[in-house]
Order: sequence, then structure tokens, then C-alpha cells
Amino acid sequence: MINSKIPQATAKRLPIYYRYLGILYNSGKKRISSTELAEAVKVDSATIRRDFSYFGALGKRGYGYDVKSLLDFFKKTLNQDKLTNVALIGVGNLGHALLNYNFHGSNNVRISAAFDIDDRITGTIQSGVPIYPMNEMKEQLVEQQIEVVILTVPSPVAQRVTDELVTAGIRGILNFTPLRVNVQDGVRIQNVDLTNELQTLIYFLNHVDQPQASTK
Ligand SMILES: NC(=O)c1ccc[n+]([C@@H]2O[C@H](COP(=O)([O-])OP(=O)(O)OC[C@H]3O[C@@H](n4cnc5c(N)ncnc54)[C@H](O)[C@@H]3O)[C@@H](O)[C@H]2O)c1
Repeated sequence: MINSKIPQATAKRLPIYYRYLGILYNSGKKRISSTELAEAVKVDSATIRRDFSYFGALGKRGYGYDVKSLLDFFKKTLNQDKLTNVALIGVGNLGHALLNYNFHGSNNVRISAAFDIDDRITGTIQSGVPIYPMNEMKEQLVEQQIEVVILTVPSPVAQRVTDELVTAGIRGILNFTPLRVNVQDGVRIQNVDLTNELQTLIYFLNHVDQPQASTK
């Protein structure tokens, strides 16, 4: 279980380590040094050692890391040893794309239910996932034991829908809307904003990674 004192930046790197360890394991590799791991995941080895130190002794000095035990450890820590059903709220342009993708790369996370107010799509099945009307949301979330949702509704309704989700017992929201929604303690929000990411990239290109002026 991830300790709540673990920094957000460390928690965000865990899936990267987990994914790469899976690739290594499938290719037959048994052991890896922190330097090799650092080169592969593009995270410096001091950061990797610090990240791993939050979980106690995961490797041995001079030996490196045992790939299988590290993989098993992260699998458990990231809850990848069991299937997690998530719900999608708002099946518009972005919602359809996410339904279509449905985390094909992961065996352990899937969208099992989606919700919308548009009666042209409620009652249908899209990409293998049933779309329910919002008035069935609470009942379905409880029945399917869903605690995590992906929020892709228009921003003007995002707070109202979030309040409904929290009342229905949701504990985690992956928020794609531009609104920074408010929730009570105990509910975790992870914001995803492609515009921000793109603006940050463009900022770095223009201010930090400026190519040297040509001397010709
Ligand atoms: N984070 C990102 O990078 C990113 C990228 C694109 C879009 N977005 C955001 O994602 C959201 C969805 O964008 P889109 O282009 O798919 O919009 P869209 O209008 O195509 O889809 C919104 C869907 O939500 C449904 N909806 C409206 N009110 C609802 C309610 N109260 N309850 C449930 N469903 C409701 C609509 O019927 C529609 O199907 C917007 O907030 C948009 O700003 C974020």
C-alpha cells in the first residue's frame, strides 16, 4: 500500500518503473542495476534510489535489483494484482476516444460503465461499454463497486457532477475538465490538461532549450 507521506512526484513515477520492469521481465532479464534502470526510464539513479527508499530496502548494494521481486512489489503497490473497474462520466468527443482506448495496455484497469445525460446515447453500448443515464449513476457505481471515475463533462457542470459523484461514494476523480473542482477531504483529484502540457513544452522550447544563434 502506498504510504500517504510519499511525494506526489514519486507516486507518479511508480507506473513508469512498473511498466519498464514488466518489459524487462518479459525479455528474460533477472537483475538490473540502478544505473541501467535510470538510463532506461530516463530518471537519474539518485532519484530512483530515493523513490525506492520510501518502500524500504528493495535492492542490495553491489547486486542491484531483482527484476521479478521488484515487479511483484510494484504490482501489489499499484493495485495491479487485481482488476479495477472505473466509470466514465460524459461520453462526448473525449469520452468516446477514452472508451475506444479503454486502457488496452493494462490488464488491470478498465472502464466498465459510462454515464451521460444525452438520451441519444444512453441505453446503448459503445466500444463494449454500457452507457447509463445519470439518474442510474449512484445505483450502478455502488453495484459495480466503482470508486474511481474519469470526468469528461463540459466544465460548467463539472462541480455539480463532482458533488453527485462524491455523494455516491467516489474516492478518486481523473478530471479532464479545465475546472479545478472542490471536494471534501478523503477524495483525491488528479487533473489532466493537455493544453497546460503543450504550453509548458512550448515555454521550455522558447525560454530554456533555445538553440544557440547561428554564427554563420
Ligand atoms: N484535459 C484535456 O486535455 C482536455 C482535452 C479536450 C477536452 N477537455 C475537456 O473535456 C470535457 C469534454 O470535452 P468534449 O470535447 O468531449 O465535450 P463534448 O461536449 O463532446 O462532451 C461532453 C459530454 O458530456 C455530457 N454531459 C453534459 N452534461 C452532463 C451531465 N450533467 N452529466 C453527465 N454528462 C453530461 C454531454 O451530453 C456530452 O456527451 C470538457 O470539459 C473539455 O473542456 C479536456
